[in-house]
Amino acid sequence: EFLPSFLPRNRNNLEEIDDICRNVISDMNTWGVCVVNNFLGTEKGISVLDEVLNMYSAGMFRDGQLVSNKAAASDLKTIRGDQIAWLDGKEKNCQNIGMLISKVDAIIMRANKMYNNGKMGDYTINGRTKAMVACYPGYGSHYVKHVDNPNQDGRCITAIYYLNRDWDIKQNGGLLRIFPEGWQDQVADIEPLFDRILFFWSDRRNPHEVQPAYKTRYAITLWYFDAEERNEACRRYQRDREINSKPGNP
Ligand SMILES: Cc1cc(NC(=O)CCC(=O)O)nc(C)c1Br
Ligand SMILES: [Fe+3]
Repeated sequence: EFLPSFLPRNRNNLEEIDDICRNVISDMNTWGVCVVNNFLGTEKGISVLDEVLNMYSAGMFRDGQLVSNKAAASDLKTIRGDQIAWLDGKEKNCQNIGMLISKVDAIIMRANKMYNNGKMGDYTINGRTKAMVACYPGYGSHYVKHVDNPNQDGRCITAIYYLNRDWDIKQNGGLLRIFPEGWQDQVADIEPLFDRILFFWSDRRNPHEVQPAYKTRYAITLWYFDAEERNEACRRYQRDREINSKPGNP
């Protein structure tokens, strides 16, 4: 069930997947970050963007975290940060988003197999979250510096697919800045360009922030689980629930 329902049939697609896998494996193991451009090709990329735009105009997004706009802190106006929608990609009118998800699954699963007989980094990937479709409304909304998985919740790889056509970083902002551990004071500045996909280790190795965006900014994020870390996180969660539900505990 986890593996994509349809793997690309013809050979050259598989070659393409193998080729992308080699890049992902080497970059992830060298830098902990990997960027692949032209991931789907323009036509398929646009079909995914159209589905996201339709979802947005259908009001399917919920407000994400509240961020205070430092510039406007005087009037304490808190502006919306990202607005998000969770999808498994099998919903109606989402088949192209589903195709994107299947392609990312194929790459991660294949990379998992190709590298070190079934381990990417030190991970055995056996599942993922739903896809989080995020929209930054673009009046200076940003995302504060954070780590996706600071406390071993099981997520090991973050995959972010960007949908923003004709994005001009100088005018539109919205730069993703990663501060990779071990890069000394070097940073990875990633422009949220159309049909670009980004992979990075989800843990403390990659604190990151989204700088204020001044044009609507869309991205689709998937988080992949490491089997062991995820099982342990679920056990810990279950234990905490039991402890907290015992009589005498408020
Ligand atoms: C809801 C949520 C969003 C994000 N998004 C980003 O870090 C932005 C990446 C980008 O759009 O370039 N991260 C976490 C840990 C949570 Br939770
Ligand atoms: Fe994040």
